[in-house]
Amino acid sequence: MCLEKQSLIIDRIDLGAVGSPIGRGCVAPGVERMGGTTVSTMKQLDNLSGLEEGAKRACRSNRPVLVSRTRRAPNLDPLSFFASGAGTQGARNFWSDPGREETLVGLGTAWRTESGPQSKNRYEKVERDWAELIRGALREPADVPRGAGPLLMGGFSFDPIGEHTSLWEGFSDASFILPRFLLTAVRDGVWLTVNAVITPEDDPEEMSQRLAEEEDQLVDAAVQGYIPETHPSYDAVEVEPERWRQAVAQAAREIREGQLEKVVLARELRLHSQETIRPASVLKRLQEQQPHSFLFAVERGDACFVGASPERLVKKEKHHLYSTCLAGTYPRGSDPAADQELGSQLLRDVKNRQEHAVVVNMIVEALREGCTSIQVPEEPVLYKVRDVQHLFTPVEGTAHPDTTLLSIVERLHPTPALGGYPQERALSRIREMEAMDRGWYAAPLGWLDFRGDGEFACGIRSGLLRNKSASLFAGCGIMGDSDPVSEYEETRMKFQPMLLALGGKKR
Ligand SMILES: C=C(O[C@H]1C=CC=C(C(=O)O)[C@@H]1O)C(=O)O
Ligand SMILES: [Mg+2]
Repeated sequence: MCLEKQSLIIDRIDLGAVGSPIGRGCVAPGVERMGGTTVSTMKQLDNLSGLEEGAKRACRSNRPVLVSRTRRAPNLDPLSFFASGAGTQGARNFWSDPGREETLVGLGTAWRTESGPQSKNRYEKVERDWAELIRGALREPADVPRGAGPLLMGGFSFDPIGEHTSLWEGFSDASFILPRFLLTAVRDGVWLTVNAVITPEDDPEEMSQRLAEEEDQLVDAAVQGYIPETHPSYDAVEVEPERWRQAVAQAAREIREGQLEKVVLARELRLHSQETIRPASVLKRLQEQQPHSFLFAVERGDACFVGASPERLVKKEKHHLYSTCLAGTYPRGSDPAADQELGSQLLRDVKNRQEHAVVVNMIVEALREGCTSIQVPEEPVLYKVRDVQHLFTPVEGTAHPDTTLLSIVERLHPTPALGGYPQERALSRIREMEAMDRGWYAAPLGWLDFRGDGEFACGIRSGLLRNKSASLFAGCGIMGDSDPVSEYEETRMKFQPMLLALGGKKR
């Protein structure tokens, strides 16, 4: 037993802990000791020495230690890398922002944190678990671009209180993965991060060999650049469209009576295909067809939640916060003149302006609490995506030093663009009136890094793929003067991005 072990055991007894800390990875007596254990930057350049150092630290502290190493990987294309991970036990994550400034692809699981239904403190739990793992982590090099290095990818369900059905099996109310392999494509180039969490029981040599083999396989497959191209044909079923229109009429009545100001009602379209639907093939089409949207895929087991959302919830970069108010929708025109005319009508449309204003007021209020200053333009502008145009107001703020990204996500979610206003009243009406389980639809999903920076989008224009089935979701903001037929038409337009990306024909 090494000396380090003995002193640790005494600490553990003092703390009242139980269990044996001895494992295969523990260093023998006399092996070099690191003075303090707070060194956060690794000097060693190769995987093995990092893991060995991690194993020593794990033994000394008797807790898991994260070892993370990032290097350039110039030949790798994000989508091919995603496709190459099809066999990584259902744990792929894809993220790209509309400017394509940061594209992140996570494959496999080095570590994860989850929380179950009814969890009131799910944001705090993720942050606490992550802070605990990051404390004492070994990272190399010290300085990596934004979006590289150790970070979590995942998200939250829309409503931990609402009914949970088997449709969303595998997607808990908070689910974040520290990817085993993370590809980061930024302006500055492409980077590959390898993450491992080593415990006192692990053998660093064995682990290093396993990681190297897995990496070789993924990189070889990605370099071949194969992305599955599928063109399934689908049977499509709209889930209770008439009931949905009636719910819209009822909600509008309640709003006119003053019971609430706004509620977002969504509906589901179920597709069944004869072929397995491949997430990589859907993402490829979204990438081609939706250049102005966030692209995301969150795979959990045999299901994958995929979409092209135009709506940022919040981005944090050091102390800068960026959020967007996106609500109010019109179709695109068939030629530039018609498109411009529709855009000016949208900017003047009273119902849509009010629908938008409710969102701006709430987001500004929510950000104010965590910020020292806020900037918000007086008037919305248009945000055009392939199938629709929206009213758009960007909001920026300077965060208080103690404002964390997930505390802002918690304050904002759900904004009145996804839930309604007042928030609690709208949520309880959604639970009662919608004939579906929203799962992760319209919920925050994104990434959070070791510095506390990251970005979250709202999971709209999206669908849940599982083998040969897909459930697509679309909703719209109901106001007192909402017309059920026009709102229904609006949801039809909002299904378009996913329908097109699925690339199928209706049978
Ligand atoms: C809830 C959705 O869209 C929201 C975002 C932009 C515009 C919206 C609207 O005009 O109703 C919705 O609030 C959806 O696409 O499922
Ligand atoms: Mg609308």
